[in-house]
Amino acid sequence: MSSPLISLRNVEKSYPYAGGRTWVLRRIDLDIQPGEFVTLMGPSGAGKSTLLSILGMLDAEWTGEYGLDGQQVQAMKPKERAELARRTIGFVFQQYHLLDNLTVAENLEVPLSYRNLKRSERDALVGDMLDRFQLVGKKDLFPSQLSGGQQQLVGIARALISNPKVLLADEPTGNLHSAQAKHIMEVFQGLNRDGTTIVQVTHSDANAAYGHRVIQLADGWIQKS
Ligand SMILES: Nc1ncnc2c1ncn2[C@@H]1O[C@H](COP(=O)(O)OP(=O)(O)OP(=O)(O)O)[C@@H](O)[C@H]1O
Repeated sequence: MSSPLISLRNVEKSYPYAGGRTWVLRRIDLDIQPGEFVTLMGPSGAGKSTLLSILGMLDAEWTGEYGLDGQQVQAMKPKERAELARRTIGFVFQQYHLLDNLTVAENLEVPLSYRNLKRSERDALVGDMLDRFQLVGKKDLFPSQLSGGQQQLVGIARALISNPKVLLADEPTGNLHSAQAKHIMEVFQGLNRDGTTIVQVTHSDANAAYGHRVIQLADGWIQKS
């Protein structure tokens, strides 16, 4: 078997509480292989979003070991982590997190601003994404002029424009109708078939069925199956 793309060992997170600590994640060990499509599930407050934020390096306040694409995240400085995240990870949010004052095309360009690309190269990458997600006709509209499903497609296109190895998605269909949700899950399935590793958080059994494996969290612990 190939070496895991993601490898967590004894990852823990806690907050100070009432003179002691309250634990959000306890002794998390998890390996995710390249090409997997993994679903994190569990009751509200179980720690799913926290775990996904740690994987996405949106949260740096934790202990333990996190290997990503052959690098040890806990040993890296903030700037190195940010660079690894930009190269390796795309993040999709439940609330889309698009910039309201930028058009669809401009939103897609945001992750490219960190790279030293020629204008023509940027335009080509944005154009590819608009094509791939059937957003060409919407490219000059602002997020408020799109449906929720279309906004999430822009969110996914933005997450993918830097060609990340891993797509992390936190309740990506949480704000969508079931038909839109099904479309987003079909997009994920296609991306995964084309080689993108996916980790999603969801409460939906229908969404989980698109993945290969479910990890159950409860009170910060991974439940052994
Ligand atoms: N700043 C904080 N201080 C103390 N506790 C916190 C803080 N932020 C989050 N928590 C706690 O961490 C726990 C895990 O939260 P998290 O958002 O990861 O859960 P979740 O499984 O994603 O839940 P949901 O399904 O409701 O989104 C919760 O019990 C929450 O109260």
